[in-house]
Amino acid sequence: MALRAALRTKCALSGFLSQPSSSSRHGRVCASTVLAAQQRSNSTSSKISVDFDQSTGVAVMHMKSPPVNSLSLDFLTEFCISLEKLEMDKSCRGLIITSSLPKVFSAGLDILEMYGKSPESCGEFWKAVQEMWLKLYSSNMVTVAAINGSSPAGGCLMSLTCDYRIMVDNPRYSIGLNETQLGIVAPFWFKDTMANTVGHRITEMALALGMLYSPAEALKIGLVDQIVPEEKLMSTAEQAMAKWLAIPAHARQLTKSMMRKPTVDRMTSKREADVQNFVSFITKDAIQNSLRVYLEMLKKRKA
Ligand SMILES: CCC/C=C/C(=O)SCCNC(=O)CCNC(=O)[C@H](O)C(C)(C)COP(=O)([O-])OP(=O)([O-])OC[C@H]1O[C@@H](n2cnc3c(N)ncnc32)[C@H](O)[C@@H]1OP(=O)([O-])[O-]
Repeated sequence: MALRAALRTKCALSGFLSQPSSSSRHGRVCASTVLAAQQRSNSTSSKISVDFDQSTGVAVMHMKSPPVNSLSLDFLTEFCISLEKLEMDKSCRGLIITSSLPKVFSAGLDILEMYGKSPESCGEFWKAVQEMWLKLYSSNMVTVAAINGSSPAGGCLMSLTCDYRIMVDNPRYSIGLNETQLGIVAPFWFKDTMANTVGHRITEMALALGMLYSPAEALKIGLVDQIVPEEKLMSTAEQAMAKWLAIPAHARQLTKSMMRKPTVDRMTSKREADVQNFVSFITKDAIQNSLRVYLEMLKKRKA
C-alpha cells in the first residue's frame, strides 16, 4: 500500500505523461574502466531490479516476479516507480527491459487482478495498466525489449511500447495479443499500439484470432525487430541501444513524439471512460466465467 501511495504522490507531482523535452540528455560520464565500475548502481525491489551503468547511461531493468512476471497491481506499481526514477535521472538515456525468469518474459496482466475482484479494485488495477503504457510509450529514454521468453497479451504490449524489440529465437516461446482466447477484448490503445507497429490488417487478424506467434513468425510480421540465440540477447540489445543513442537526443525524442503523440493523446483524452469501460466489461458474469474457465485450463495444462 505504501508503494501505491508513493506512486500516486509521484504521479500527482510529475503529471501522468513525461513529455519529450528538447533539453539534452547528453549527461554522459567519461570515465576510466575502474571509475565506470564504481559508477554502476543497483536498485532492487521485490519484483524489479535495475542495474544502471552511468558510463554508458544505460539501465537494465530485470523483471523478477515468479512464476511468470504477471503484471499485478503491485508489480505495475513497482515498475512505474522504477521507470519514473530513471526518467527523472538525466544521466539515464537508455533502458533495456528483460526478465530474470527462465522461459517467460511476462505472462501479461495478472488474471487474478481481474477475476473475482470488486469494481473498485478492477478500476485501480486498470489505472496502473494505463500508467505503465503511458510512461513507456512516451518515454524520453531509448527503450529496448530483450524478450527472453514467452510474452502474451500485456507482456506483448509492454514490449510493443519499446523503441526496439529483440527476441530469443526459441520456437517454444510465443508473443502476441491473445486476449480473445480468454474471452476478453484488448482495448483500443492495445490495438493502436500493435497497429502502429505491424499495420491494420495484421492487427485485425491477430486480435480477432488471439494469435500467438513464434519468434520467427513475429519477425516476419514485424512484431519483433530481430531474433537471436539466447546467449547473444543482451549483447545484441546493447548494440541496438548504442545505435539509437548515437542519434542526437532532441531529434530522436521529437521524432518519437511525432510518431506516438496522436495515439497517446487519444488514450489520455479517453482515460476515465476507458477505466469505466474496462470495469463494466470485466465484472460481467459471462466474462468472469470465461476467465474462470481459462484459469482452470492453465492449471490443468500444468498438471
Ligand atoms: C481487457 C484486458 C486485457 C488483458 C490483457 C492480458 O494481459 S490478459 C493475460 C493473458 N495472459 C495469458 O494468456 C498467459 C497465460 N499464461 C501462459 O500462457 C503461461 O503461463 C506462460 C506461457 C506465460 C508460461 O508457461 P509456464 O509453463 O512457464 O507456466 P504455467 O503456465 O505453468 O504457469 C505458472 C503459474 O502461473 C499462473 N499464471 C500464468 N499466467 C498467468 C497470468 N497471466 N495471470 C495470473 N496467473 C498466471 C498459472 O496459472 C500457474 O499458476 P499455479 O498453477 O502455479 O498456481
